[in-house]
Amino acid sequence: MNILIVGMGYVGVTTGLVFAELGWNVTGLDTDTMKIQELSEGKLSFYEPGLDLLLVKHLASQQIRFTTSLATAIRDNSVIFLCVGTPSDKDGSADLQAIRGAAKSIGTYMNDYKIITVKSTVPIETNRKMVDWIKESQNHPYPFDVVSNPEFLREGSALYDSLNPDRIIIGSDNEQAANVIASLYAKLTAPIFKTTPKTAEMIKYASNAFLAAKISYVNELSRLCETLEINVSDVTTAMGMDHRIGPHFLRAGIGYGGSCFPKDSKALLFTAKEQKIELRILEKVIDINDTQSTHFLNIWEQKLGGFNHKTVAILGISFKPDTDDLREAPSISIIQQLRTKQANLRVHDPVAKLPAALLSKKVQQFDTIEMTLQQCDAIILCSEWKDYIGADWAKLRASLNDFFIFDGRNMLNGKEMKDLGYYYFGIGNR
Ligand SMILES: NC(=O)C1=CN([C@@H]2O[C@H](COP(=O)(O)OP(=O)(O)OC[C@H]3O[C@@H](n4cnc5c(N)ncnc54)[C@H](O)[C@@H]3O)[C@@H](O)[C@H]2O)C=CC1
Ligand SMILES: O=C(O)[C@H]1O[C@H](OP(=O)(O)OP(=O)(O)OC[C@H]2O[C@@H](n3ccc(=O)[nH]c3=O)[C@H](O)[C@@H]2O)[C@H](O)[C@@H](O)[C@@H]1O
Repeated sequence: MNILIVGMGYVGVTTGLVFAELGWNVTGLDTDTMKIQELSEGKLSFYEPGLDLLLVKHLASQQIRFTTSLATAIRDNSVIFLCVGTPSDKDGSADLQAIRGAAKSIGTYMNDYKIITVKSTVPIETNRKMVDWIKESQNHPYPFDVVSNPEFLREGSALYDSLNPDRIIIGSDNEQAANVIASLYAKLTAPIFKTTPKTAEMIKYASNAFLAAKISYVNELSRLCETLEINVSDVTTAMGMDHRIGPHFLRAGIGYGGSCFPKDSKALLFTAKEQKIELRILEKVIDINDTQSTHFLNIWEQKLGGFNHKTVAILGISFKPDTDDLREAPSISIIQQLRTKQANLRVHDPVAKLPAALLSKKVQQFDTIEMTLQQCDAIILCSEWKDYIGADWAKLRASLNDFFIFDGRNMLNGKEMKDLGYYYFGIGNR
């Protein structure tokens, strides 16, 4: 089967390469000519472990190719996956410009029956609206089906997640179209859950919002633990031993970031408001996340005796380890808050780069941890890269001016750090 993937971001490239690995003939399309040129040369425009090798492998096997040529790509492929971005609009709703644009192009250029599969995260009823958008741009009423197939991969482990999904959701009103999409995944062992398009859309939002809720729940609890001098990690570790609760997504920290939890929770809330239904838990989930880094920054400010004119190292700026993605990263909000407090910032990340607009004489990024820590009064850890967990903290101490470590991800062993002579403070009395 010939598969076209529209949108060569984190999801599109991963999906394309996984389908190539499963033996399908894949074309990747994007409107960004630079991205397409780089992909054709075997270069990724973002960091994601394992994808670089798979890209080189499947360029060589000719199982995948890349293009900007819409008309030809649409005509040559019978199954089209949409993996374009659906970012937050100003009012919190999902911006569907890219989805609409792609629908219009498909309608314009299609020449026979197509299955259009929406992998992007889209609000409830978008799959139904897609049908209208495609029909509106058709010159001839070629038949087609729209199928919802939301994606659940995580950045940093995108390849593993796509090859080992917990479940595959297929939302379609046409059983035959659903079966075609299911057949593409036949080599994977995951259960396939077939449902209607709008239920599939809801499953995606409900899953992300639930995971965000787990995090905000433990983050709010971490504030109480901090005050009561109870170690939140001990609490959540023991909570997680209960099978009904489970150990995942219970790590307290400076808040969830990324391109999805923040935007998807807001988009679901927007949908609820449109329906005049209150989602009070979700409102609080967002509110707790928006205030979590400030809550702990204020506590750390007191421990340090103020950030004013202090030199602070920020370690790990990506929203989580093993990605270069800075979208909604808590580190960015922390950097902005510390700048208004007149701190000088020295920043490090193993792969992510601060945007030029954030760099200045007072905010500088360095290539090594050693250089970053020179003459710093405090260190704030924002994402739990292995480089920091495994660092030689005994040696690094020599570079510092003062020895405060504020661990925003509870990634280091507090007792060991104290034994090394650091003043160690985590989240929730760690
Ligand atoms: N990043 C993630 O971990 C996950 C993302 N998702 C969802 O998947 C969708 C895509 O997310 P990402 O891959 O992170 O986005 P991204 O922003 O990394 O990539 C989107 C790509 O689409 C391209 N594009 C935009 N309009 C286009 C058009 N009309 N034709 C062709 N290409 C076009 C852009 O140039 C860009 O390369 C979003 O809806 C997101 O919510 C779902 C699960 C995981
Ligand atoms: O829709 C999406 O885009 C994706 O969003 C998340 O994946 P992702 O954002 O890549 O990464 P996660 O591992 O979920 O982490 C998100 C944020 O939550 C934070 N987090 C995670 C777990 C935890 O226990 N505590 C915590 O603070 C992370 O540090 C990170 O900032 C979901 O886990 C994926 O299933 C989903 O497909």
